[in-house]
Amino acid sequence: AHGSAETTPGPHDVEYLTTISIGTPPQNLSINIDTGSSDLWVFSAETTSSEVKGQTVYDPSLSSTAAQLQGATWQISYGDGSSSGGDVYLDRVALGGLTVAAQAVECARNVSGEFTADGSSDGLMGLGFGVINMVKPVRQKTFFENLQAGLDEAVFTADLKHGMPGRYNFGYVDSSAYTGDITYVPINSTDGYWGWTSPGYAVGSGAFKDEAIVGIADTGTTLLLLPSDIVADYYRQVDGAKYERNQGGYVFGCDVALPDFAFGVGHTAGGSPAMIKIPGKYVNYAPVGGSSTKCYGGIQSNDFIGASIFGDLALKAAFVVFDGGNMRIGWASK
Ligand SMILES: CN(C)c1ccc(C(=O)NN)cc1
Repeated sequence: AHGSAETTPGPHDVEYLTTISIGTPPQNLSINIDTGSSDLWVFSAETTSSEVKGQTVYDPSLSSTAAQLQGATWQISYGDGSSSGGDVYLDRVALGGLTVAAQAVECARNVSGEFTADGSSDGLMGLGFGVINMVKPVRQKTFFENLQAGLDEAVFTADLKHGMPGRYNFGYVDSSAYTGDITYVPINSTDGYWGWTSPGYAVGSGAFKDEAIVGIADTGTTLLLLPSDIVADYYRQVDGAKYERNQGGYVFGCDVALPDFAFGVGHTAGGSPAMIKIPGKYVNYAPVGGSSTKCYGGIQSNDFIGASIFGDLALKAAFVVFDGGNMRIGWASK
């Protein structure tokens, strides 16, 4: 089996939303597919009403195929400090033409303010590894893990785009969606993420710099978070760019010229790595609050999280293969 679903960017490509349907008859929700976590949770009929502002909720009592997972609860918190928690139902979940008959659907009783404020997202679908699923007492499998054995190929691919809809495919690699070759590197899923190491980077037309970047591929993070020395190196090439603590990162004039940023993938024996190039204009993330002339950079420091995060800014410059069968990740230009 294989499937394909369109995914649509929010403002400034802050997140990408994909429609899934849950239950019988189907209830359609718009969810954030997130390779940096492993829980499928949704706003639900049980969510504290003051914490629901515009989201569509899943109501298991209206689904003839829903069954509560007795005694199961969940509580999750994300890198940005947001959180949610609740109880668990098993129900049929369909995405891109594929169906899992008994998917753990984690129904929120509570969500933090960041989720309440995000009116366009009705929940998250984690496509990380089940080892970090937060359901207790028994962890639950992700949608991809439940599908995997039945897929033609044990892969899913992310083809995110700047300011326009892209696609998540399951079970196959669409050879018309990228240019050149896909370069595959091993992943380390010990911490439950799609962890991999880039051999280095280049700023604009500058030389490649050999500096291992240990990170995760995370569709649920908006930006590209890298070691602070690399980030400083990039913004040294941006006129007037500076680190502003009260903005929480590097900012610059919204009309400034921005160099491309390229990161390496793989290491041909002694040869140079394949490069994924992020166009400079993608690095202009958005005007900072209250300004129309000061803009916030899409490349920022990973200082407090220990690993780098190849978020949407990096992913939308590439066609990415999340290969669960061979425990590897593939990157191609497009
Ligand atoms: C508050 N929201 C919408 C979030 C969505 C996703 C994440 C995340 O770290 N995903 N890997 C954090 C927060």
